[in-house]
Amino acid sequence: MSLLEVTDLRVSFSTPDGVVRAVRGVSFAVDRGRTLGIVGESGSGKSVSTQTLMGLTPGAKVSGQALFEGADLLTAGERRMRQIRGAEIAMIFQDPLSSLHPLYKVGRQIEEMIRAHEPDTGRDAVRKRAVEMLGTVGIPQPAQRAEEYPHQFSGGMRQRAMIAMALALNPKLIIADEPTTALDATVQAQILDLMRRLQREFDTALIMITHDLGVIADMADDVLVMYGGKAAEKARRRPLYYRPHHPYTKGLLQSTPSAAAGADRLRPIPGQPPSLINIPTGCVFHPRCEYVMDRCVTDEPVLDPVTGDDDPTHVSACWLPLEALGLGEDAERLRQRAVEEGRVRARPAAAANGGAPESSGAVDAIAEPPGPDADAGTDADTAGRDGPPGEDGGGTRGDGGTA
Ligand SMILES: Nc1ncnc2c1ncn2[C@@H]1O[C@H](COP(=O)(O)OP(=O)(O)OP(=O)(O)O)[C@@H](O)[C@H]1O
Repeated sequence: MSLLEVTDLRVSFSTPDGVVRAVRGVSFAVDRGRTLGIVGESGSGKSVSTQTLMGLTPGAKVSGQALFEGADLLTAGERRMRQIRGAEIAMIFQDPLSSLHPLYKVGRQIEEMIRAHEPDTGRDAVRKRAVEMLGTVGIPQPAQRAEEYPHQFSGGMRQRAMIAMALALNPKLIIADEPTTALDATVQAQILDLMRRLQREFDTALIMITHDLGVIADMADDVLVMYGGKAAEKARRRPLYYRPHHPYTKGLLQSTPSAAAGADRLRPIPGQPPSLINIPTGCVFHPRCEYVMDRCVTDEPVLDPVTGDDDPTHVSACWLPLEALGLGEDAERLRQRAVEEGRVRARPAAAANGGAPESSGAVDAIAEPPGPDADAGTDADTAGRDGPPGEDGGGTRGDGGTA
């Protein structure tokens, strides 16, 4: 059993504007010593997924299961969660200033953290460990710097201090939420190096949340691509970067300067992420997808294993042929053929309906606003599937995936 196994996690918030369905049935697992990258644009549900595991989304409606060493985090009491937070699962955030108290010396904050979980450890031993941790994360003259306040640290140093705090209790899992986004490129690379080194040294499992595929290109073992509160694609790192299936993954790669593929011609994904109150029907990505076919507008694809990849974990939620992998010409031909068929086939019915997506480029698709009828009753979670709901490859593709 994996260290953490999350199954069918759903999280929603009631707001004056309606119900925000931030996470809509996401499953993932992390093993000891491994790194899971969770990637997606802003608002795709990455942070809410992990914050919910830590009991940090008060007021949210939550369902699913999140087994950490076999016990469900989602039903654990506040007392147990307090033990888990920091000691067993630690978090590192984008902005260390939101986690470091401005009025306490950095060393003392690490000491407090240790003391809260190990009240029997002596004062001197705790202090020594805090200073050691600052040294381990590359803070020069750690004994001296431990006596300074967070504002006396540079951004990179503060992030190092956060990492020291996260590692102080030798947690089994670290969740790092955009830990390097606020840093300049050189410092970002140093911090990522540090995290990689420490993870190996401490054999910690790591969940790395980022909007930038470049950030996890060198460190993720597995990658979960999220879009609109759901998993679009999951795979080991190499297949995901070199043989992506989902057009959203492909789009992320082509818009990421430092990612492995598509570095020669950067192409941002047109359009905006969807509203999580009025969610588009069918595939949630269809309004922005350059390959949108008629069924994408009505039927929601579930995660299916792709074809012809040696990664058995590689799954994608897209109606394009499951063998259309990667950015090469052959795959592109397969996709184009499927799109041609997928659009042509529906034309007579569409015409009878008073007109439907005749022209089919991404621009047309983007211009189509998610209709209000896309909400609750027709939630893609439940509507129009060929197979049973649930995300892990449970569904069947009615037509062999060529529509
Ligand atoms: N407490 C809340 N109440 C209402 N909506 C919320 C709340 N917290 C998050 N959301 C919404 O849930 C959706 C998912 O947010 P989340 O922070 O998980 O996205 P993300 O992928 O991590 O992006 P970002 O990097 O911008 O944080 C967003 O639409 C966000 O506005």
